[in-house]
Amino acid sequence: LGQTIQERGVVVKSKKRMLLLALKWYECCLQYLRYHNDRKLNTFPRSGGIQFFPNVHLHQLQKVKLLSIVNSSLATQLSTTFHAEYLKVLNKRCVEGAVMTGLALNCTINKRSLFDRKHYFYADLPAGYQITQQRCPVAVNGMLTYNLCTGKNRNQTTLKSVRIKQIQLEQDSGKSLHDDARFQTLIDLNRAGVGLIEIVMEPDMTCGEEAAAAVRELQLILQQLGTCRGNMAEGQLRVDANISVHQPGEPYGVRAEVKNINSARFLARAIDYEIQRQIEVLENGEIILNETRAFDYKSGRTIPMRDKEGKQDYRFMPEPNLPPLIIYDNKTLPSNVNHQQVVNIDQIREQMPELPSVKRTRLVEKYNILTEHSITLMSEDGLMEFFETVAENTLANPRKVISWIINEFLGFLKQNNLTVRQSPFKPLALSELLDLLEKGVVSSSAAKQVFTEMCKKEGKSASQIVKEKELGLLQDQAKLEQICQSIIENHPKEVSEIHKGNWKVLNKLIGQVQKATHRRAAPNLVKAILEKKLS
Ligand SMILES: Nc1ncnc2c1ncn2[C@@H]1O[C@H](COP(=O)(O)OP(=O)(O)OP(=O)(O)O)[C@@H](O)[C@H]1O
Repeated sequence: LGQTIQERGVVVKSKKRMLLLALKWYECCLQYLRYHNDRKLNTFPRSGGIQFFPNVHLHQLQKVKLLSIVNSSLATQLSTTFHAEYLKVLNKRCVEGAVMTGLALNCTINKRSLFDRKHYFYADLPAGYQITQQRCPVAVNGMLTYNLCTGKNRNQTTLKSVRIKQIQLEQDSGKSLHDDARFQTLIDLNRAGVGLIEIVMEPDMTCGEEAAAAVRELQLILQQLGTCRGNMAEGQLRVDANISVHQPGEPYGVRAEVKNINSARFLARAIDYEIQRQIEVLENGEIILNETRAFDYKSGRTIPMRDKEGKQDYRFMPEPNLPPLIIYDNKTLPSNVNHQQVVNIDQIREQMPELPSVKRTRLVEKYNILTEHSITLMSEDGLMEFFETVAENTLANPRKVISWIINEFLGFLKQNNLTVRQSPFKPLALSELLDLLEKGVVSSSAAKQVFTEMCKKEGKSASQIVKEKELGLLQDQAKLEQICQSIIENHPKEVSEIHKGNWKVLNKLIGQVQKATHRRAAPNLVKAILEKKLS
């Protein structure tokens, strides 16, 4: 059986782990046999491209003698681990994480919640069942508020909200890795059995962009709380989107569910595609199936996975190894319990970090910046701290700092595919550069050249670069008079236009002076000299 597991591509880290997995698979097969015995099936099915033990028939599986592959001391170790794995013990950290998430999402925390077993057979679920909270979840009736950027340049923000129906604690399953080239599926069981929080929202959103904005906000909140690292590409945060369409004033239509979307951008695309698809189906006089679909990011389409019409029987039952979960607050905490072993809602509330929305309001008030800029600052890990360090250490106005961060710094990171934390460009270096600009030591275009030089990882300061590359502001009156004079002599057409009263052309001459001085000339001085000479 161990060999079968390896052949099936399960990721195995050690012999002991492999044997443990063998036990899990064995358990899983037995579950399957029990479940399908009455259906008189004698081979394992093919489903969704996954082959469950192809060519292995039931009678062969029943012959597997587990102990023959285990020596006696390993068998003892294994049975201990096996019991630890199978006799579930609730992880206090998971409960604290769920309560903290519930509080951050304005939920009511249920002081008593229950665990259930949900049974289904699938390759990434070795136990054959998942522990979840079907009947009475840990938190209910919350609200997530998020900003939706609208307008042509996405520079207007609208505050929106979506109701949270419930937050439940579950066990994660394994991860299926589909290898299309070899027509096989690999299963990584490393995360199977690990605690997971499922957040169920009410159907309050009307387009892909809203859902993406809500998920981005949720991601920030979870990261801030430390309840999830939130990396969607790595599957740490996954989204199932339920989509339906209906005529105004009519009840909601039949929903299709797009499973396991792993980026906010794909979420928006999947939902908008699905809305369009469902409208077309209905306009053609057909009906929407209650089905599970997958998003194919290459084609930008959703494709059917399986239909949910015949509602699957999950054979829910109360989880026998986990008694009801009792959570306390300061008022209900009995004096005779060990405080280390219980979860206290009030204690968790006190430990909550500043939430993203509070942080944004603080940024807007403290630095007098625009709301949409505060959203940008919070959208990248470490960017807000970067901004605050620059702003606290420069003479430049915070709005100018923001403009440099958005236009220059983020542009540099994007070009080099770097995150804020990986950036070789440190905040104090930008503060120094902005000071030089503020004090009039460099022009704004020269400052951009200095910035480009500083990004080349040479570790040189702004003033060193200004000195070495002679990028300082040219303020020498005599020298500038000379340059302006030669520009006037070389542009007779423009000069005659100005003499006719078209002073707009002056900008062209100013541009020529800047070109001749490699954009170092003090702009006010150049303008004054030219105006004097031409009037
Ligand atoms: N008519 C509808 N149109 C769009 N969304 C809907 C509609 N009805 C329910 N929903 C949404 O569908 C989701 C149902 O999620 P839930 O996990 O409770 O059920 P499920 O998808 O059947 O369960 P699972 O996929 O975990 O087996 C909720 O987010 C709810 O807001």
